[in-house]
Amino acid sequence: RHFRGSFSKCQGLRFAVVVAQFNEVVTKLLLEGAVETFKRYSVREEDIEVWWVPGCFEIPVLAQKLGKTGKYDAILCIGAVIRGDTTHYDAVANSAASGVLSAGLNSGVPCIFGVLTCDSMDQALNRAGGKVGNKGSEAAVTAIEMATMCREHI
Ligand SMILES: O=c1[nH]c(NC[C@H](O)[C@H](O)[C@H](O)CO)c([N+](=O)[O-])c(=O)[nH]1
Repeated sequence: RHFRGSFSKCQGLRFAVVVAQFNEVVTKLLLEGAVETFKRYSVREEDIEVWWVPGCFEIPVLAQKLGKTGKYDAILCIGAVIRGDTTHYDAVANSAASGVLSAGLNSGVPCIFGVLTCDSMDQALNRAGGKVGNKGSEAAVTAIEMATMCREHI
């Protein structure tokens, strides 16, 4: 027997979006893409909660706390780590990735990694609704797939 997410049964699914303010020029575009995609799949406005954190490093702890409430079917984590002139790019990028993974495993709620890790602002903008697409929108699709599969089959 095979199970996979569906896109027609999103009514009533509840999503939290944890989004970083750091590089907000990029993260707000990712968020817009995600919310627009949720709505396209008929997720109700009141079933989408957006939580703003200072930076990517703060995403995992909130994602885990929200996951443990049992109120959400999936938690979409959105951020942008841009190498630019910062030295702790790797520390932030790696901690965000492992942190979001742990949040999902610890809470048992799918935590989707919608964090861009790019070398430049241009690269990031291209992936936030530019010519390469919108990573926020793609991550929202992943959130829907995971949420519907878990809701229907587990
Ligand atoms: O979300 C980001 N936070 C960043 N740093 C802040 C970090 O997420 C924490 O907010 C901060 O370290 C305080 O905990 C970034 N860089 O430093 O490059 C970055 O590119 N993106």
